Amino acid sequence: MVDKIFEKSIKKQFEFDEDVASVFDDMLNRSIPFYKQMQELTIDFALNYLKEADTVYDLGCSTASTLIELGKQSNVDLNLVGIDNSSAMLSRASKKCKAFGIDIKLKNEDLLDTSYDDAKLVISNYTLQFIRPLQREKLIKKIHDSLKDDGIFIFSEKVISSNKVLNKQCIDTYYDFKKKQGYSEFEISQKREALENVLIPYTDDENKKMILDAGFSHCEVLFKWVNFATFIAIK
Ligand SMILES: C[S@@+](CC[C@H](N)C(=O)[O-])C[C@H]1O[C@@H](n2cnc3c(N)ncnc32)[C@H](O)[C@@H]1O
Ligand SMILES: O=C(O)C(=O)C[C@]1(C(=O)O)C=C[C@@H](O)C=C1
Repeated sequence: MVDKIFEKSIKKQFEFDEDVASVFDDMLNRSIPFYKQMQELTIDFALNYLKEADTVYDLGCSTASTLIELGKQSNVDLNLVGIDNSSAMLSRASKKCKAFGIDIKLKNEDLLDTSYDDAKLVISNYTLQFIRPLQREKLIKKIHDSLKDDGIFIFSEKVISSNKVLNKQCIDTYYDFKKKQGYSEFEISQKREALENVLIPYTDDENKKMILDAGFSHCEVLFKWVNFATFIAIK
């Protein structure tokens, strides 16, 4: 279904509710530049590290599209676990897993409360940005501590620049991208307001510092388009 959520006047904060879930795949494809390519890279790099029976967690799995694709492309059997606290997202995820015949354990839990036992790889694309900064640092520490010694964490985030002028140019470029995707100025400004204080982006350096402070030995950017970046961290 086509995302028309912000065509009408909306006063509430952004939520992953039934309305958003019903258009979510279209929303992501039209709101995150190179979303498909970023997902392919996530899977390509994940496959570099995965062996038979490894456990993979996707934190904020939404409709499970990344884990389904990983399951389809893997030559080995994996233990795939998707975690999200939106029932609307998970009910779609469950239907898609059945339709594609991919076995994924879907858990309706808060990322801050759940455990990530036996993790070889953790993925979290465009989700950490929705976790409050203090909780975010704790979550990253938990991910680090749960990963096996040679574990990998791949995550993507909307990012900001610490240079004010460049930051404004990045935001303008992003809004031009959204206009080219068919969103009106009204839809763009309504969504911006709804996301205020809900989506809290860091700079690239802040993301890397958070990762290294949690104990990871290495972190770098795998892919970046203006204000959207994908990182890989090695335990
Ligand atoms: C932008 S979406 C993630 C997109 C998805 N990773 C993908 O690439 O298709 C963020 C997801 O995180 C989930 N989420 C946000 N905060 C959460 C929390 N505290 N616990 C569990 N899930 C959360 C939302 O319900 C939503 O489905
Ligand atoms: O539309 C925006 O402004 C975005 O920031 C895109 C974004 C994201 O980065 O997560 C915001 C909310 C939805 O989850 C989908 C995409």
